[in-house]
Amino acid sequence: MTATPLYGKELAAAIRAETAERAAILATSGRPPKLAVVVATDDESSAWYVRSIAKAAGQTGITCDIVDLGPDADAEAIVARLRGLSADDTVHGVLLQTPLPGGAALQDLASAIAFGKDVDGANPLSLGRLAAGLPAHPPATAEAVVAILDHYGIELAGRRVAVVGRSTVVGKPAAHLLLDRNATVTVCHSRTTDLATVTSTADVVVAAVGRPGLITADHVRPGAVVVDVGTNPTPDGGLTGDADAASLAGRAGALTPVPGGVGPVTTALLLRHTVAAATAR
Ligand SMILES: Nc1nc(=O)c2c([nH]1)NC[C@@H]1CN(c3ccc(C(=O)N[C@@H](CCC(=O)O)C(=O)O)cc3)C=[N+]21
Repeated sequence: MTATPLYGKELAAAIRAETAERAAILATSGRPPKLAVVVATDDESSAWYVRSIAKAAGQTGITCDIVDLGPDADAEAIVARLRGLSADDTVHGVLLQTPLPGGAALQDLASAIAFGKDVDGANPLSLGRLAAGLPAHPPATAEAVVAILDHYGIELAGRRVAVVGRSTVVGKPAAHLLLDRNATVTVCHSRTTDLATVTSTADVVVAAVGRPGLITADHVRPGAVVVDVGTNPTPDGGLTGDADAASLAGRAGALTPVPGGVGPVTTALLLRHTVAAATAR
């Protein structure tokens, strides 16, 4: 078996094109959409995302303000800035990049992002509403997992999905979105005993841990679909996923590549959320 690559570029381009049309309409009516990205880290993975957002925003007619507070910013300063952006009428979306300084968790600070501007679903209110089946912006990365599976016509209802990773930005919200699609969802994490036994029962494995090459042929049943959410920087300045693509090639049925898989879709969905937030205002 040769795993089919599930590319995200085509889907991302379609989302950006639709988003650009809506952004142009907003701009004509004097409300050009604006996204503020708050950065308080020198993490390479975050830098990839910020570059990706800035580039895609430029292609889509969305203004993107990068608010870099530096890796030594304290929690009070970050919260104050989030409140300021939440109160700024010219800003429609606010994203706080992880990781955060001093080991702060995203959910500790993200309550300071106004719910209506929470385009990456970081405010605990957004995650709670998502879990309760109420309208909220899901984290773009979690939504991208489902969007890329839909794009390739991969059925979710009634199928077994193993989500590896339980972060607030990806694992938990992805589990809720997959449940909403009637998948049978198992969430695995660092304390899961015998990970491979659990993931081998799944039709779809979502890898969202942040450990390069963690998921190998030993972790999946023949023909399984692997969605690789990992964005791990490599020493040569590139990006690699949580899946061992070479190992999986002869066993998985399909695999999202890194780069070129979930990443571009994530960025496009974040911009779609920003335009939706600007429209709703
Ligand atoms: N609050 C928060 N939410 C996040 O979603 C979040 C975060 N913090 N911190 C950092 C990580 C990292 N991350 C990436 C998303 C897309 C690409 C991406 O678009 N990658 C392209 C490569 C870059 C390009 O080609 O332009 C690709 O995979 O093809 C990379 C990294 C989101 N993260």
